[in-house]
Amino acid sequence: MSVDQTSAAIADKAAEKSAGETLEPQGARGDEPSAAAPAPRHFEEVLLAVDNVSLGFGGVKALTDVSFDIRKGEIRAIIGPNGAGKTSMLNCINGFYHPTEGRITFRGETRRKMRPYEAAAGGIARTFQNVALFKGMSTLDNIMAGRSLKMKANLFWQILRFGPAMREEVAHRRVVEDIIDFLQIQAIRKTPVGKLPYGLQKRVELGRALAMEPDLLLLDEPMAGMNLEEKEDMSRFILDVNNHFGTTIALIEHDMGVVMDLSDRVVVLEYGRKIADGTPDEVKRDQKVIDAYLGVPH
Ligand SMILES: Nc1ncnc2c1ncn2[C@@H]1O[C@H](COP(=O)(O)OP(=O)(O)OP(=O)(O)O)[C@@H](O)[C@H]1O
Repeated sequence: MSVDQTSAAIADKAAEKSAGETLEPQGARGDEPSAAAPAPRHFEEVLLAVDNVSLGFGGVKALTDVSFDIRKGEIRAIIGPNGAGKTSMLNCINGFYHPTEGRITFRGETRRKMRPYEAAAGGIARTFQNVALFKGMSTLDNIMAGRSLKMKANLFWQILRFGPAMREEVAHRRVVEDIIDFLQIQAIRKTPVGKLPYGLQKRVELGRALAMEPDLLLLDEPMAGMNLEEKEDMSRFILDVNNHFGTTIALIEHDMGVVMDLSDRVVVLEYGRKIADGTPDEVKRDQKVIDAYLGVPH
């Protein structure tokens, strides 16, 4: 089977999960066709290191001895078939789960039991597989909620919306309005997010994560349930966030076209174990990856 055929097989298999829509690689990085794809980018500084991480739930081993790193400035994908342990890995990174064994080091600091709010305060933001927004609140208020960790005025002043809290809120609102402009969602700034189409809800969720001004942005299936146009928009915003803010991004995605097009490096999990790690080109040629997606036992 040729590389193109196997890539197509991988994409087909993965697309079963993502409503049957697969974005073909389109060179989104520079709006160039993939034939003229730009040279791979290289990153040196390790922002986050996962060392020999295992995670068990009773008898189920969600992760076994997984090690990889995420380097400052890159877009890193975590892929694998259903149940491979991708979301568990993201949950370990942002402190939602604590590894049974191994350790995670972020900006040189190793914490065995980091809590999600500590991860958030430390610069790790996250979006979820199923949009997690306040549906009755407007786009503006949802993104503003993402600033709460940055608020310094104490609760007393915040409730009174007076004095330091008032001045602070004005400054935070300016940041939020900039994010709204950046994501081109001015027209829906006052709309309750529950009334928005799914693709726009995902964009608002991205906005809320950006409001935290994260060093590391974790995106759990940012394109899930989107149509082709929405996927193209989201791809562009992910690249823009990475390019303009220099934000390091780790994403889980089932759409292989998107993964191969956006990512600098890809780590592949199967049954909770790492089976490959490299550039998109290296990974899609890896026989273990091809077998995993085709369901070949080994
Ligand atoms: N809270 C939990 N309790 C028990 N088992 C869990 C829990 N979370 C995950 N698992 C199990 O761990 C394994 C890995 O699940 P995980 O959701 O991390 O995989 P995934 O690669 O993200 O899958 P998908 O692509 O379907 O979202 C699965 O066998 C799953 O059933």
